[in-house]
Amino acid sequence: MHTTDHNQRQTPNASPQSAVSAERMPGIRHIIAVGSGKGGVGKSTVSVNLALALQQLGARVGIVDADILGPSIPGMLGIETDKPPLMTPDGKMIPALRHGLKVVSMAMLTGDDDPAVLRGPMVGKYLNMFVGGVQWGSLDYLILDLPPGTGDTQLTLAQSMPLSGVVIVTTPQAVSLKIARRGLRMFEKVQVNILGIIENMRTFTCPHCGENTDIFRHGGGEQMSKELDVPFLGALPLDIDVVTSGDEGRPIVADQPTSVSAKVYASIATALVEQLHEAVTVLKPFVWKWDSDEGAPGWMEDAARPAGSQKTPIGFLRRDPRTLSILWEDGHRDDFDVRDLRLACHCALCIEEMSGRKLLDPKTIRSDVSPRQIMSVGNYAITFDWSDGHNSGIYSFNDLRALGADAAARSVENV
Ligand SMILES: Nc1ncnc2c1ncn2[C@@H]1O[C@H](COP(=O)(O)OP(=O)(O)OP(=O)(O)O)[C@@H](O)[C@H]1O
Repeated sequence: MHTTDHNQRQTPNASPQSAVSAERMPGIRHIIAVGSGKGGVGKSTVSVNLALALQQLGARVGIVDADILGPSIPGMLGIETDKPPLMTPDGKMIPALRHGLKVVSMAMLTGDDDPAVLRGPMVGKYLNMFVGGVQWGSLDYLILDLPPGTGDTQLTLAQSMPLSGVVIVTTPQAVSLKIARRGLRMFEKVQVNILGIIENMRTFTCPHCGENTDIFRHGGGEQMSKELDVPFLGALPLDIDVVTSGDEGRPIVADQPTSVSAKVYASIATALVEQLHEAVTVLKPFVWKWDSDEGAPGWMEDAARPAGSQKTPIGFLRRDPRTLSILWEDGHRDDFDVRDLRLACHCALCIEEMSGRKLLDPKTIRSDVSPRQIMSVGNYAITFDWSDGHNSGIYSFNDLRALGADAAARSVENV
């Protein structure tokens, strides 16, 4: 067995250990993940063709083949993988350029036939490197083609990158829908915006007699989008030309721009662009030193709107040394006393997991306890490094909003 923890080929200087930070990807407007639950439903095909359809709308687009263990994007785009990627003098990987798309894939480091054998945590680290350690330049959209499943890679992404959202690909088959639904819930749990569902391989039209057959049944994706109240982006036909053009490195959107498939991709791309135009503002990842205010995440008052989300923060502010203010997208502001936040820690050391019994004795927490650092956790939480050495609590945005509401209710009761 070989492991690619240390690749035979040249690896970018950017350490795979380093997490993606806002400063390291300043030119990327939207990162969109394309996921599925089940393998083989056409996720990579959709990633490539969606990227091309976005490009045809005038966008600058890149793709990360985040299917680190089974990279297939270079093959679909006709990118040679027998040469190592070029590097910038400061050690960043230069993406391959094909059909106008910038592309990075594990296959460019290991070769197509050289399987990457990586343990879960390493997969996450390589993924971070593929986003943060690449010279992307300015991009409107960076598409991440995820591996199938709802495991480590998906969570790593959700937790370490400011995703604008995820597109879920499914076939109309019951088994694929069931797994896609599970994947979708996982993303919802970690507060990743679900941009919508694409049903792939819906109807096959016989090229000889013109008869339509729903080989994998019909409409399940649309049904699921209604049940879960997420947008339905479109249904792609089961199209033999998708297979041949994909196998030959000429994706259908580039090769047959007037085909039914290409037209559906164009309408999906348009729907996504419109949706992202109005998308909730995503704060960039941050590591914020409390005392010096260095790395403060920002306060985007202009992004507040009455119909905005109650659970999406658009600002964090050190109002004074004892007060952390959070501004929510719906315009509401919560001011938290930092000691109250320390006392509200829900980690296993502070709350007994099974019974919910409080283990933390407030008397043991000094009145001057304060954060040393506050760090973002994906798009769904923050974590604190406290002056008393405690640092294991994760405060989800849901919990923080509820905490603010509780505090407000208590102060009304006390009046
Ligand atoms: N709409 C379609 N019509 C016909 N064939 C399709 C369609 N979409 C994808 N395919 C074919 O299905 C196969 C699997 O597609 P693809 O590799 O994109 O799936 P995937 O979900 O990314 O797979 P994996 O789980 O291995 O990452 C490919 O041969 C591809 O050409």
